[in-house]
Amino acid sequence: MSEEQVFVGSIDQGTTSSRFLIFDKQGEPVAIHQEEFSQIFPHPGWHEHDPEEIVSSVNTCIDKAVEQFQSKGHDIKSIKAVGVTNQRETTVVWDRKTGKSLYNAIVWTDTRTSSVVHELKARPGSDGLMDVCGEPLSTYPSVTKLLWLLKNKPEVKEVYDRGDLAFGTIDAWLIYKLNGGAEKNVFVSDPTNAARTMFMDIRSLEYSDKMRKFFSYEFDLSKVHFPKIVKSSDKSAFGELAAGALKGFKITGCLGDQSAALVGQKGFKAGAAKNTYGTGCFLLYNCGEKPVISKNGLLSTIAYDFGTPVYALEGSIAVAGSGVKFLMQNLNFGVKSEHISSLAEEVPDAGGLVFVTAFSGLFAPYWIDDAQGTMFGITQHTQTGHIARATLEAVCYQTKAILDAMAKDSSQPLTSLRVDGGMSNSTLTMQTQADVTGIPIIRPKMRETTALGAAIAAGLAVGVWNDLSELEKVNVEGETTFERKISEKDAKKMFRRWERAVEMTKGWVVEEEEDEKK
Ligand SMILES: Nc1ncnc2c1ncn2[C@@H]1O[C@H](COP(=O)(O)OP(=O)(O)O)[C@@H](O)[C@H]1O
Ligand SMILES: O=P(O)(O)OC[C@H](O)CO
Repeated sequence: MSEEQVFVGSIDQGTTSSRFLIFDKQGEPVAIHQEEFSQIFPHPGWHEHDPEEIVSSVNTCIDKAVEQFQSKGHDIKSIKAVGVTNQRETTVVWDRKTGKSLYNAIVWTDTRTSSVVHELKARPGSDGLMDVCGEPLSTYPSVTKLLWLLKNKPEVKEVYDRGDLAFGTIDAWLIYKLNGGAEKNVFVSDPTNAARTMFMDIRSLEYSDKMRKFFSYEFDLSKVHFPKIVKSSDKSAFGELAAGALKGFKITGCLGDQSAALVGQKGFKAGAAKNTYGTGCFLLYNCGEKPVISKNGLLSTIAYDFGTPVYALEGSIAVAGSGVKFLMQNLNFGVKSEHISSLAEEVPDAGGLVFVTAFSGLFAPYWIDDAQGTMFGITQHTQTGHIARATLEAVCYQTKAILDAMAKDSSQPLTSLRVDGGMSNSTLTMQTQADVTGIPIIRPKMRETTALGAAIAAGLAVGVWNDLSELEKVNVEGETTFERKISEKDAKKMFRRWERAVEMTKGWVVEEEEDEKK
């Protein structure tokens, strides 16, 4: 008799869209539905999402994908579990009495808190934070977003005053709402997400008193309710879906999206790495069971916790696909992402143009929060193709800078890099990545690796796979490898030009602010 076919569902809540996928045991998606949702940019540097719209987009994805699944003749009873993966750092606050959000979610890319960051950096003790939580102080983690909400939104302050303020990243918010909200009050987060708030001690995987105290200079943060930190794969901690086509189905896995992609690429051995080109771009390097605190501008984070925590070094780039979207939506360069890649292919190179896409300052390994997007080398020769090409190249140069930093921190240069995410569809970008770094770039055929990672976390909890060794045959077919096609000398020249441009972006925002004071 043939083995019963089993499936795992996966919610992938990204920065620009939500998806629900249903995977078979070999890691093949058999049903998928994706919904884009509103990107709200109320002021320069501000970026928000409507938390209720995020939840409804996820619910629609689940219902539509299940419809597809059933129309292919499958029975929903063969879905054994559901996993969740999500954009990290994006911050939601809600009233735990009503279960209603109190303000839009402040997205990870948002830079409204840059002045708070400057103040915090000047406070005694700020230099010891990274050793506890693994991250440098910047606008990127959730903490300053929470402080901003408490200070600037009276409706948030009022709920805080009465002791009912709940704070969470998107995983915590989604799981809470999918479980039915205030009534069930399933309020949890996993270490890969909690690590991104700056409140978690990356060694104990618990909230750190030292961190909470440091940030409690104006508001007593012990009065705010934080989600309980639980393992990334767990049979009961994440509750179950309260409504919709999968009502009563258990959520048994949860991973921040970049950790999920590492799991989906099966980066389980120390030394394995992946780079995900989505809205931003994030390189994670598995460092094994001990954290490595970077001395070269990288983050120390949690790769996954399936019983024993595994750590990663991370290089975070704020702008990747969002640069492509910027060209389409703000500059009318095309209506589809692939048009940008085709436009870039019309020219043989960027024609001397360098675009430092510092829309959120520059993240790893530079951490320049007073930079803004800047183009260098514009001449009468510059065409739209050059701008498109320079936009794609920017993420490749930043990846090269991250790889250099990683080699210093781990004293082991990477010999190849696995890639995924929407922008990895651009063959030109992947070839440029190989050209700039000089290492083979390996792109799998099935690139929904983030969603697959969450499915793996969920499936491991309920015995769809019993251990990591059973995943060997999952998603192995049809890889493409990109090798360097230009000379090392040319690659070095291109990268030096980029580094010169980065140097020149420093201080732009501060100079503007000082100018206003005059
Ligand atoms: N062929 C392509 N060339 C360049 N960029 C692309 C291509 N296809 C998708 N993208 C970009 O990838 C991003 C979406 O990737 P995705 O992994 O879905 O991101 P997220 O999870 O952050 O929402 C978008 O910004 C889109 O513009
Ligand atoms: O939406 P992505 O895929 O760019 O990922 C967002 C990250 O989790 C932010 O840290």
